[in-house]
Amino acid sequence: MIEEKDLRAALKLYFIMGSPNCQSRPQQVLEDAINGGVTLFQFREKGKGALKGDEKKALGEELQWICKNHGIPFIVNDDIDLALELDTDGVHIGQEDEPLESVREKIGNKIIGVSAHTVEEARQAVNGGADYLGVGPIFPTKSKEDAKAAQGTSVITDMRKNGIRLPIVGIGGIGRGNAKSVIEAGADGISVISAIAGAGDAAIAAAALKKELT
Ligand SMILES: Cc1ncc(COP(=O)(O)OP(=O)(O)O)c(N)n1
Ligand SMILES: Cc1nc(C(=O)O)sc1CCOP(=O)(O)O
Ligand SMILES: [Mg+2]
Repeated sequence: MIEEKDLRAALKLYFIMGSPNCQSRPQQVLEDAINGGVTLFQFREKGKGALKGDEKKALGEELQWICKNHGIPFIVNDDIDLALELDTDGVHIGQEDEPLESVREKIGNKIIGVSAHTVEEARQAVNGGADYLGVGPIFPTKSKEDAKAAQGTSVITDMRKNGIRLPIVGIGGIGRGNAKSVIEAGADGISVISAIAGAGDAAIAAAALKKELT
């Protein structure tokens, strides 16, 4: 169980990746990103060339170990069984994934993040007991094959205006130059794949984003 204020702080610079996103060893990319200042990590092993089965589990275990060593919470994307096997800090699910109520029954008081694209989806996630919302895509992204159209930061402003108080992290096309606008719209943090995993040096990229957010 994580306190809401600690979760808001952890969402500040949320790094998401899996092996298909990395140009070098994912373990090294994660170490570097943490050294650069990321505050939360999601293992999202998805897309072309993604590992499956035992290989996916083994990489997840290694990345979880790195997070534990640095005191960074470890979230698994989509795969509730893996989250249970590894006893992770939480999971992230989208509108097309296993329903929130059933995930909550399975994982108890671990963190559950839910993707929300509209005020109505955000309300449903709040009522269903989500711990945070992933809202996007804010800007155009190349990192998710089935991403919806970019919505701009107004989707976050709208949620806040309509009384959504749950922690929110913006996602999609966020990087240097636009990160601050996501926070100014009312998000607690930003989540990124390519701005860190696709950078030549993940530590420098993470540190630059962190600086932009302060
Ligand atoms: C923080 C965060 N927000 C949104 C998503 C997207 O989840 P989803 O819509 O289920 O899509 P996939 O990531 O599963 O392709 C996320 N992963 N993290
Ligand atoms: C995983 C994911 N979910 C999205 C959503 O809109 O729900 S956009 C996205 C990809 C984010 O990658 P990048 O930071 O490289 O744009
Ligand atoms: Mg999903």
